[in-house]
Amino acid sequence: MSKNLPLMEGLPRAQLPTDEPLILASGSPRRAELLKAAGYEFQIQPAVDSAECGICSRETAPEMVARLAFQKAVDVVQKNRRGLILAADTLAACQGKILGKPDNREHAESMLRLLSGRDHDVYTGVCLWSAGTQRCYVDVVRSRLKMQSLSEEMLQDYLDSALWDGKAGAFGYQDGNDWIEVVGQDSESNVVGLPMERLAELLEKFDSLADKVQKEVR
Ligand SMILES: Cc1cn([C@H]2C[C@H](O)[C@@H](COP(=O)(O)OP(=O)(O)OP(=O)(O)O)O2)c(=O)[nH]c1=O
Repeated sequence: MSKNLPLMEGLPRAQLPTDEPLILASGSPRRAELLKAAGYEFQIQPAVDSAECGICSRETAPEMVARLAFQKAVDVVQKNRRGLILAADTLAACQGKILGKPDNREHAESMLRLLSGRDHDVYTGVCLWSAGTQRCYVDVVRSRLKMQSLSEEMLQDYLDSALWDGKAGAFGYQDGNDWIEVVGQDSESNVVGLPMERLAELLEKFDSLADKVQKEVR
């Protein structure tokens, strides 16, 4: 992260529900930084890129992040006999359009032009899966955001910075821009890729929440 924003301070940490090691099934540097800042010990095993695939035009943003988080978890569960697998997927949504990571500068520019001056949502799907017990739970958290109208200069400066690269919606909330803010008490860490408050709740309640998976993945 470019700045040590307050969002990295005071993050909650819960006890793990099993004695399995926590495995972050993500290559996102933001997710690793958030987990580390909260004090979790974990390994990193990103899911293969192909786990993040499949398009269904009727899917809503929350449905899509739930599905993609689940698909990423499946990929990593297959490779581990033991481990509490944590996978996530983050997307932005504005005016009925779902925004993932931009392919290039032009794509980033079109996303930022859509978001400029508009309220929008960021959704993160989280999948927790105990490989040892084959129990799993998927949840989705929404954060509402407001983006100021970007002047042409602000837009080009941000595009020049390349900070949009690899970030859903082509912006990094954590980059310290004053033109974007989270509404009310909505989760900031959720915007950056992992809803730390909800993650702590899910870990605490995992035993009662998680269901035995229908088809075991070994
Ligand atoms: C909206 C927003 C997203 N992001 C990031 C979080 C995620 O890394 C990324 C969304 O892409 P994801 O596909 O959710 O995650 P990823 O490709 O980085 O990693 P993996 O698939 O291995 O789990 O956008 C920010 O860093 N800041 C923001 O403000």
